[in-house]
Amino acid sequence: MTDVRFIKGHGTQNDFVVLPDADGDLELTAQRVRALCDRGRGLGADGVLRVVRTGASGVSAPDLDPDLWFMDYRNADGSAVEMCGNGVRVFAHYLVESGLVSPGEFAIGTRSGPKQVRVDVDGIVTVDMGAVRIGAPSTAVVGGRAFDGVAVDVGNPHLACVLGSADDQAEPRAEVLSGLDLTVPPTYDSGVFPAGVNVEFIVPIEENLARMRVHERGVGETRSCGTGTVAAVAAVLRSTGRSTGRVLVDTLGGRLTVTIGHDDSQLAGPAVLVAEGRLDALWWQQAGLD
Ligand SMILES: N[C@@H](CCC[C@H](N)C(=O)O)C(=O)O
Repeated sequence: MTDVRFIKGHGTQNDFVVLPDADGDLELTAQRVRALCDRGRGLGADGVLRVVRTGASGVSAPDLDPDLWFMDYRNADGSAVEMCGNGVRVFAHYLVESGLVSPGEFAIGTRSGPKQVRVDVDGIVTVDMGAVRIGAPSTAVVGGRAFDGVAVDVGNPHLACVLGSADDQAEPRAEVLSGLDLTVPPTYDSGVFPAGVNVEFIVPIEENLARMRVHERGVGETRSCGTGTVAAVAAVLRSTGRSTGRVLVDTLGGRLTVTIGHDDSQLAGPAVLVAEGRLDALWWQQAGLD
């Protein structure tokens, strides 16, 4: 019988099941990911973070140092995608907490390349998300209403929609934001985003403070999204003629700090480990059959 250990954690309430699997022995199928993330029949989470050595069998990351810890990230729908900003911060916290890595700065392998992280003693974890690439303008439609946005690549695809500027009093933008029905996926241009997209809606409150909601590809609305926060801040800065700067973002699950430079972007915020345990062997076996 397979003995599967898990840890549950979250970054500003974007929550994850962490599966330690140093040698890549776990058979982590899409069915099992869906079962784990299901809030009724499983543990419940927005995604799964498998902790595996980059050099372990089954990990395909030929450009990365085989000794790095690799974040094998899966969305709740079972899809394996490039990058997760809150996930990598929770992953880093777990590595330090479990003694696999010494506190301080270190690199983590991801499908979007190596990411440099720093774990501070107060539980704040900062990740260098690399360069942010702004793409073409595009539109998201929610409840029949169109929102102008811009494509942003943060290692994974985003459509970031800024709801008005900080001095625009014409419409109560915070109310528009809170009234959005994100139980239904926003409509987007699949020609621009052939692999799907994460869609952010962000309202500048003050020059360096904003409020955001997000609908994640492969998950649905989540209470926070790290890559989405970086993408949305890049869009806010662009909307005011800036390409660099620092903005605090209040997501539904808490506050993140994003600092965008010319060739890098830093995402900082709390990363919390909630519980650990073992999966029931029969449950794991049956989850693979669904
Ligand atoms: N929650 C994540 C993003 C996870 C991946 C995303 N759903 C995608 O499909 O690209 C974050 O914190 O960045």
